[in-house]
Amino acid sequence: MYIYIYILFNSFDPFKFQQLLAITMEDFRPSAPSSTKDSVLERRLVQQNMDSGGPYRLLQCSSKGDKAGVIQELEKGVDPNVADYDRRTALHLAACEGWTEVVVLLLEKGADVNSLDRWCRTVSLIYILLFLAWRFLFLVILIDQKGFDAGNFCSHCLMRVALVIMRFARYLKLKGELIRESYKAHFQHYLTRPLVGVDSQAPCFEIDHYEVNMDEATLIGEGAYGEVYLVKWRGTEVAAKTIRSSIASNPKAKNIFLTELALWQRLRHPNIVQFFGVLKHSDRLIFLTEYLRNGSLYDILKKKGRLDPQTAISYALDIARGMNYLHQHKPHAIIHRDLTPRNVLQDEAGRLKVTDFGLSKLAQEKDSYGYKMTGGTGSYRYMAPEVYRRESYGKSIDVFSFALIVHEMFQGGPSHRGETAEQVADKRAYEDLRPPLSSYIYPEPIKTLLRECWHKNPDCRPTFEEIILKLEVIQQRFQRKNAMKACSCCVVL
Ligand SMILES: Nc1ncnc2c1ncn2[C@@H]1O[C@H](COP(=O)(O)OP(=O)(O)OP(=O)(O)O)[C@@H](O)[C@H]1O
Repeated sequence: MYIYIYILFNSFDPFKFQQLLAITMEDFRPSAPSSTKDSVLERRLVQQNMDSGGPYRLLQCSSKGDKAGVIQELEKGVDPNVADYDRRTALHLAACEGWTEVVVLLLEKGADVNSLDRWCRTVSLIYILLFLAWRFLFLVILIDQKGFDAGNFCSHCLMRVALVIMRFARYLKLKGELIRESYKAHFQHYLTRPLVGVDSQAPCFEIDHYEVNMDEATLIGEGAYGEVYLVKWRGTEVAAKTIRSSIASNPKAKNIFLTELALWQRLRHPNIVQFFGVLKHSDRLIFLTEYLRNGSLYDILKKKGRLDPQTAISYALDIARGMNYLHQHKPHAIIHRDLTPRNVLQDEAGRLKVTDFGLSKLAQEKDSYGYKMTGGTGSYRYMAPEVYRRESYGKSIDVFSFALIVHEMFQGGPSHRGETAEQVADKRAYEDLRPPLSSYIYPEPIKTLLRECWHKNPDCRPTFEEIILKLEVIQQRFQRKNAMKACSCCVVL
């Protein structure tokens, strides 16, 4: 029966059916372990960032249905699975626009039907639905088959088959619209919407500009992306971060920025700086976050110098907890990429919070936009060797940066101050240079932890979950030791 229907289907549209079958079967295949998937995706993103010419052209041609252009790009050796910032591959874009010929071409050239975009969706979502509907009709036929004698069976069966074909034909006919309506509704929504304002899941994302009087704003600091001001919003002091016009005036850069902010606003954790919203109808790009009165960890270390071990461990735990939340974010881990003492702020209660994650995506677009990068302003000092070497990387790059921050807290500032940040990053990447660990300053378990965290092999670095457990044990030991010291003082007294 299956073969019979298969032949009928084939006579209807053999190529499409084969593609459908191939795609649906691919989707029912057990998925690869997420870590592998992550690393593949990350590798693609890195590749994409390294070469902004070819891959982008492939994506562009695919979305426009320019088959000749796609062939040209593929012949140049561009990876058919190259993904854009939202992890959409050429296949996603072509399918989304209903360019069947380009879809088929990409599949032939090895495009991965299982690749997930930023919203965790595959190209073939729609095909799965077709497959299920199709399976259901088979079931109807097989059940009916039992209730009929041999004479009736053939005609009844043929009738059912005809029905299936009719429905399938209708599905195929509607395929373009279906993909447009369902896939595009899911995916294109994120691409074409003006990010500020129309996301129903994010009602707080935009804030009316008249709610914040920028003329009365007090300048707090300045970073790579722009100035930071203290302002009042609904009676509360908040930080207003302004984005340089060189970035804000570039629609693509602005879009990347707003996409990152949209992600940030969904995050809630005691060790993550709270995002409030973007100022609507402002001629500049301004967003509001929680105001942290004590400034950055950089400011604290500059003022206080070396921290006592207990404070340093407690701060390290704060950062690790915030980072663990980001790394365990579902459906995709959030990699900070620019974890530095400047991006760790302290509230009035003394708790540290991580900020500005994801904004470093803009930094990776340096060549396309030509504005000043965080790397140039110091984050080379905290850069993992694999990032500096432009290799594929994963979450453990943040663990590397974390180790250097913890090292600074014990030491009171960065090591190798005589050298430029880039020189230090270069030596770390190619000569395995690491900061010195004097036994006078660093307790033994901290030394061990730091060595693990800045290990040259990213796979040997612990996760933040493991780091938290280790730090908690170290913290308890310190607390017990201090309590015993206090007790012996009492006895002496
Ligand atoms: N939410 C905030 N609350 C209080 N102060 C803040 C806040 N955000 C930033 N600041 C202050 O403003 C300064 C500039 O911040 P910004 O994030 O723009 O740049 P940065 O993180 O110092 O550098 P870069 O952007 O190059 O990483 C910070 O060093 C900090 O002192």
